[in-house]
Amino acid sequence: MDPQVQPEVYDLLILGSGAGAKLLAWTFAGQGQRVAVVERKYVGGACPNIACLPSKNVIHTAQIAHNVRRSEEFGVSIDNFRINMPAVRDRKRRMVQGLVDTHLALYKQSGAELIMASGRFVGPRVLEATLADGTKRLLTGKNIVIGTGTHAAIENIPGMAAAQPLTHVEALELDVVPEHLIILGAGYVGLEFAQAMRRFGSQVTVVDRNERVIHGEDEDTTEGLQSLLEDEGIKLVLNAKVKSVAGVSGQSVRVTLSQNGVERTLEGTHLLVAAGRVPNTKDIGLDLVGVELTERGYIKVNERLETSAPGVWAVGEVAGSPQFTHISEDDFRVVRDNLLGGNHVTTGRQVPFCLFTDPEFARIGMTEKEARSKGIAYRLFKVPMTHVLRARSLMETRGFLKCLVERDSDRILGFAAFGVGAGEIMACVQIAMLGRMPYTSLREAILAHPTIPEGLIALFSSAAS
Ligand SMILES: Cc1cc2nc3c(=O)[nH]c(=O)nc-3n(C[C@H](O)[C@H](O)[C@H](O)COP(=O)(O)OP(=O)(O)OC[C@H]3O[C@@H](n4cnc5c(N)ncnc54)[C@H](O)[C@@H]3O)c2cc1C
Ligand SMILES: NC(=O)c1ccc[n+]([C@@H]2O[C@H](COP(=O)([O-])OP(=O)(O)OC[C@H]3O[C@@H](n4cnc5c(N)ncnc54)[C@H](O)[C@@H]3O)[C@@H](O)[C@H]2O)c1
Repeated sequence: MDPQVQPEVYDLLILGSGAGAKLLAWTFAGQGQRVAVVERKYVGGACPNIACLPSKNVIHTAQIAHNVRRSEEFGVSIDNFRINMPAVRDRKRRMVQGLVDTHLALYKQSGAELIMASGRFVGPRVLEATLADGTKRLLTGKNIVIGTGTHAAIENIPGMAAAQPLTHVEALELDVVPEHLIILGAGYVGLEFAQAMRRFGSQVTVVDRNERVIHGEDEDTTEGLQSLLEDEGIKLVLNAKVKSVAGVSGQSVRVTLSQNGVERTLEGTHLLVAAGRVPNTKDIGLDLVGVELTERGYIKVNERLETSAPGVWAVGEVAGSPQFTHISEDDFRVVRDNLLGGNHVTTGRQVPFCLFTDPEFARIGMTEKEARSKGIAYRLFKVPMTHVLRARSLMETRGFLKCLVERDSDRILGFAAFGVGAGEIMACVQIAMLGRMPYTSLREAILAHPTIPEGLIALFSSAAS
């Protein structure tokens, strides 16, 4: 660092422009503070560019393809159709561009400065931003927020790096339907892509080291998801340890694994790695700022999202927060309130989520597994989706609704839905939980007929076990 060059001073300096970070920028700049955000590539972070929103765009198109394939079932005759992947990709790109434009307008409107540059700390509280043309700027902030996110983990398996596997970033840019896509990881990314790509016409094989897909969930959920995927012709290779990879993704790949002690080789044309995330904390000079990391390389924060360096905060996935956009957005509220002198903590907050398979799986609060492991006594309400008249009217009756209610009170402990509209119906229960309403108030509510949330009346009128 050249001692002659004085860093430009901001009230708030932010590294990374993800969900929580950009909300902080717009909020404080809107209040007249001098704010800068340093972002190396994606205006608005991962969600609008390479993660949630583009993946849901492509998943929706795949659902249309699925419905076209099922057209006879609806009494609609379509003789021939083909998938035009460049057009699928263009539609997604148009959506992304629209979102980027909205973000740029919000930067302009709020007065926050967006610096498109790669950032790294070069001294205590001093950030060096390297622009695309090589120009460097030194910046400092009275408060600093780090929101650099994560990237896809690519394990050091022999042949893996040489195979140049796709991650979600490249998979969202495909202009061909892979003939046979092998997916490593049966978590959120793996399952959403597996179904979408199958619906575009790929053969799909999903490999996971666990015995079940999204293995943290209750067995009825994982069983339901597994049969959904298998019914659509997706092959699941579970309890598998990948030994080596050969070939190049996009041409041909061979994945050698051992499953239940037996070695086997899968052959495909493309390989997608969806095996978890790695925090973006390497080589950005965090040691120079005094920001400590956890054993897994995430930024160590307290429940106020303060790092070990005074005046330096962290938000989103890099801070080890649950890996969802709405949680990164809640991290914004926590840091905003604390910067304004409050005491807002992350402890005990709700973490709802929705897996965007079709049908969806959504959950808020406790699973049965968790209640049992904590020795919490509960009553279980559970009905198949056939009890939901809206689902009957659509003839989309796969799945179930279930709710855990505290045994000695009417308090809702957790709710899970696997079925059409699962994400929307979960939000209804979540709001009841926020308002500390007993489950009986949902049972007795007048809910419009026939809507998916009306199914809550059927759920809570059923006999609990
Ligand atoms: C395929 C996929 C689908 C998903 N779908 C959903 C979903 O449906 N719903 C949901 O809630 N969540 C979903 N997620 C998770 C969600 O995308 C993330 O939780 C969310 O984007 C996290 O945001 P963040 O604030 O941690 O940072 P990010 O959005 O990751 O932003 C970090 C930013 O920092 C930048 N950056 C990093 N290092 C530097 C540096 N040195 N200099 C400058 N800039 C830097 C990066 O370029 C990036 O733009 C999905 C994730 C994936 C991968
Ligand atoms: N709808 C949503 O909200 C949504 C969608 C996509 C992603 N996300 C978020 O992004 C995060 C990351 O998603 P992800 O799918 O990459 O991770 P994940 O943690 O959900 O799943 C990774 C899976 O890969 C498996 N795996 C890891 N290494 C392996 C190996 N060597 N061999 C075989 N299996 C292996 C793991 O056992 C796990 O099942 C999720 O946890 C989620 O929070 C959310």
